[in-house]
Amino acid sequence: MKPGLRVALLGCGVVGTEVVRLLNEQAADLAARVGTPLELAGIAVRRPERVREGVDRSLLTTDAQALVTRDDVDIVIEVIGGIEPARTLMLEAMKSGKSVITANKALLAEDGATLFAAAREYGADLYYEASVAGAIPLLRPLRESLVGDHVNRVLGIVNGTTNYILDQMDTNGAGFNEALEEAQALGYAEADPTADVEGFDAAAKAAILAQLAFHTPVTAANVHREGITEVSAADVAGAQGMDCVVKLLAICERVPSKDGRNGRGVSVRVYPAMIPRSHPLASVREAYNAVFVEAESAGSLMFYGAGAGGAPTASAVLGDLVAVARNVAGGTPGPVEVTYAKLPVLPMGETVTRYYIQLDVADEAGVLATVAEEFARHDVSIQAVRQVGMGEEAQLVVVTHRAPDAALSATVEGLRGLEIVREVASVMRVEGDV
Ligand SMILES: NC(=O)C1=CN([C@@H]2O[C@H](COP(=O)(O)OP(=O)(O)OC[C@H]3O[C@@H](n4cnc5c(N)ncnc54)[C@H](OP(=O)(O)O)[C@@H]3O)[C@@H](O)[C@H]2O)C=CC1
Ligand SMILES: N[C@@H](CC=O)C(=O)O
Repeated sequence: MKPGLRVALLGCGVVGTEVVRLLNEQAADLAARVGTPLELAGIAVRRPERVREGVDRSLLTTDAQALVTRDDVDIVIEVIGGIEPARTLMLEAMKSGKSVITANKALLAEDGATLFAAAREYGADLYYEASVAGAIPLLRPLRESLVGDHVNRVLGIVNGTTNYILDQMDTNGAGFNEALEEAQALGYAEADPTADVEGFDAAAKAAILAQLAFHTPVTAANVHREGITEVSAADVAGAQGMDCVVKLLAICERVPSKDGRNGRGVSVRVYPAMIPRSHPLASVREAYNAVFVEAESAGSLMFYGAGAGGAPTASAVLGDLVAVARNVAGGTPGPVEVTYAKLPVLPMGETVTRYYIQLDVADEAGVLATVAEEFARHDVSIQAVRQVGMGEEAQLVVVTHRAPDAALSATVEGLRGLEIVREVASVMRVEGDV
């Protein structure tokens, strides 16, 4: 067997601790799979005094900068998270000839271009399977298995924390804050859970998926983002009344045009939406993730599994580690992302969606006609309408056909201005056959 490869670990929290455990427990198997042993050279943390089960304290350091440039380090794993110092450390590592593995979707979605450029310049590997959908092998299939196909759509649940919260609200009637605390205790949430509940984490993952699927540059800033903090118990009950469930969806799609297969551009968005209970994504419970990929020749593919948590994420990190270690041992760096297609990312207003709208209305003759007129004024066609309750309790529930999002949101604004509408009680986008 060849002399071993030395690995520096940046961060030893929820994910990092599990990476250490797997490296120790599976040392013999990993050595056999790579063809050379993998050895931990050092672990950078902020607070070395913290108790970390199964971690050799003598490996801990607070000098991450020195660790990534050490001559005896071959590969760097970054699981600190956030933009800085993670970006500087990864760039330094690649500059000094190390290949890098990261789970950092926030950084990849904000400034992946700088990292990929450095990987190209210094001939380093940059792998990041763990950054999207935890344990689920999703990025490698997109990058390698489907690279000969033409992907038109990627749609799914890519944030475990918000799926856990929405699932608890739907099945147990749990409160938002209570469910979020549970998700945090289970190690699913980001260090700042705002990233989860406001949709930033899912938006970063959507940007990474869109970039790989469509070979076009997409950053987090291009993604239309809505989180779940506004999803109320009434919204969840409204969905239940429609035999639906609310999920935070990430949707990346080519927007068709009459000429050219690439379409007019791409639409990349994250928002809570109602989906019918019969939809396969409706049965994705707790912190699980699931993603559909629709490709021209392959058809529809579904990827499902644990989307968050230390061990599932560490599994994806270790998969990358074996791939990178094989490349390092063999002297051949793997492919670095190329975004040759410069497709525009279209504004949300041009994206075609459907709305569910629940209105508290005056229970009197002519209400339905006035409401319908407002939809017609914006060229939005109604698929179904029904009245729930009577008198003071009267509500109209409207589900639209597909229309540009700008027309749908203008309709909602128009409805808010109608005298016979006491309140627009709930507005949610709809995906699937409702
Ligand atoms: N948790 C999950 O389910 C998943 C997480 N990820 C991603 O993995 C990464 C890590 O997440 P997670 O393990 O949950 O995060 P944690 O907050 O649990 O761990 C972060 C680690 O980084 C260390 N750290 C923070 N700042 C510095 C610094 N300046 N220098 C050195 N070390 C530092 C911390 O040290 P100390 O312990 O001393 O505070 C800690 O060990 C993030 O990018 C996250 O988005 C991806 C998929 C799933
Ligand atoms: N906070 C993230 C962790 C994994 O990416 C999530 O909840 O999905």
